[in-house]
Amino acid sequence: MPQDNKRNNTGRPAAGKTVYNTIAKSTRQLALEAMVSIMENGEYCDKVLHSILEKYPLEQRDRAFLMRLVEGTVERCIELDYVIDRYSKLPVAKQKPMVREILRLAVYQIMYMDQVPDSAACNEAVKLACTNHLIPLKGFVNGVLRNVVRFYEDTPYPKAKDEVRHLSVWYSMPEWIVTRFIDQYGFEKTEAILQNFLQEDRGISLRCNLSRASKDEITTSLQNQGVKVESGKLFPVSLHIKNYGRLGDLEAFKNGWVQVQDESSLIVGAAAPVDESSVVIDVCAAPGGKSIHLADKMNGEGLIRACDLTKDKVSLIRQNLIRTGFHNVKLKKHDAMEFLPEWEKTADVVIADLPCSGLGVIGHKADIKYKTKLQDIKTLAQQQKKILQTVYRYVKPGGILLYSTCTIAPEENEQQAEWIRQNLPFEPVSLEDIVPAAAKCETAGNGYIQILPDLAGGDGFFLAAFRRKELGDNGKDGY
Ligand SMILES: C[S@@+](CC[C@H](N)C(=O)[O-])C[C@H]1O[C@@H](n2cnc3c(N)ncnc32)[C@H](O)[C@@H]1O
Repeated sequence: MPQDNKRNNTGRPAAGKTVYNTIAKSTRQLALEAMVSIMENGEYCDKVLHSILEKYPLEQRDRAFLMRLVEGTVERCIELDYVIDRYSKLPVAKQKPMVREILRLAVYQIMYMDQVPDSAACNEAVKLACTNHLIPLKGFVNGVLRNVVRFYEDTPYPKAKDEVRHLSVWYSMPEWIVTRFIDQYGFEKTEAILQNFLQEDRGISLRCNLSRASKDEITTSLQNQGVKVESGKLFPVSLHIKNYGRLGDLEAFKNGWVQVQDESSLIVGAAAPVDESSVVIDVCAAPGGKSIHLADKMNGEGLIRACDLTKDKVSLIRQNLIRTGFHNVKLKKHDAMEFLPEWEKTADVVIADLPCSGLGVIGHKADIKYKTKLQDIKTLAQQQKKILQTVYRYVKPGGILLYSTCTIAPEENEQQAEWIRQNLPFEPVSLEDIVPAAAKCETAGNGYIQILPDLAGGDGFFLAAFRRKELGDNGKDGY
């Protein structure tokens, strides 16, 4: 836990060689537009950045600056607002949206980007105010930022005895989420989870398609392109990469040897008892991580039916299939809530990796913490039940249902597993044999596991595994 109540340099990234005070103003303008879209209009951070980068082919250095600035500002927004509020007469909540976003971006640069001189952060913010028709407010922007520069290192943070507020500001996490985590896991574990979400330079995880190339071949190819590669902590088939520039430029990616997939979620593929003759139905499959994991495990044989709700989502899976070259996956645009009679009792394995509140992936997608509301958890749990009530019928008697989410909310996880056990014709299947040593836990024997984000530095993930009971003598489900 932090030893004092003010932000000091310890949480900051190490100073690099590049000095960013010469970054073109347009890059900061793009950052401002991105922040307005994300924080004011509720758009998704990854989509906004993706579309900006498609539209403006920035040089590698500007691209890295833009990504770091926007993602960092979103990630630390609660703390930044707390600091701004201390040095502004007008609270953040009452500022004009554009001014608020200019200040957030500038304060992030002052507090977290050692490569940006404070004077550059202030001057560029004032210029942004001028170019965005806020000339009368340039004095206000300048005044707040000069105060922040002068005093922020002495800012008193909420005291540790006010646990929720303290962790909320220190780790920029909405109070309702902090409260839930403390109730579930206690103060220390909560702090470890929150710390993990704010890891600097976390890179990404790739899963090797071992039917396409060996792990050694893949590692060598990545290293030859200057990528920093580390083996996974839970599953050896996972690689963590950093310093990779643009993913699409990597030979291993272009060749289809790897798939972007967080390490914790590999547990679904590990738990699926498939072979080259299996039939799998993946009811919520986009962008295809788990389907392609199984396609690889099945050596491109057997049949995987992969569905998702919209054309765009199905096309994401298709793009990944074209790149990886698997022909054993059939795609379908389909709403998982609608029953398809022709699929009844046809699958050896049904994967129900369902839409969820996403509280486990905040480390990769920081905007989730602002978008998700407490009420959403209830609504999502209801939707998950509806989907489960439909798709369980696709599992053959004796076949496997894998229910998973990337959240850490008991209503969507443990309670949902218990609901399946009590209401559907399934019995839990022990996960003890497939849970990696680092993730061993008591619940694995009862067929479910909650992986927390601090375990291996990846996402939070939940899996529950069930076997469908054999039909009774009357041919009906033996509840
Ligand atoms: C957690 S993501 C799935 C990730 C995917 N299994 C993977 O490994 O790449 C949930 C997916 O469910 C889809 N979805 C949401 N509601 C759905 C529905 N009613 N029917 C089918 N898909 C749905 C979303 O579009 C989203 O792609």
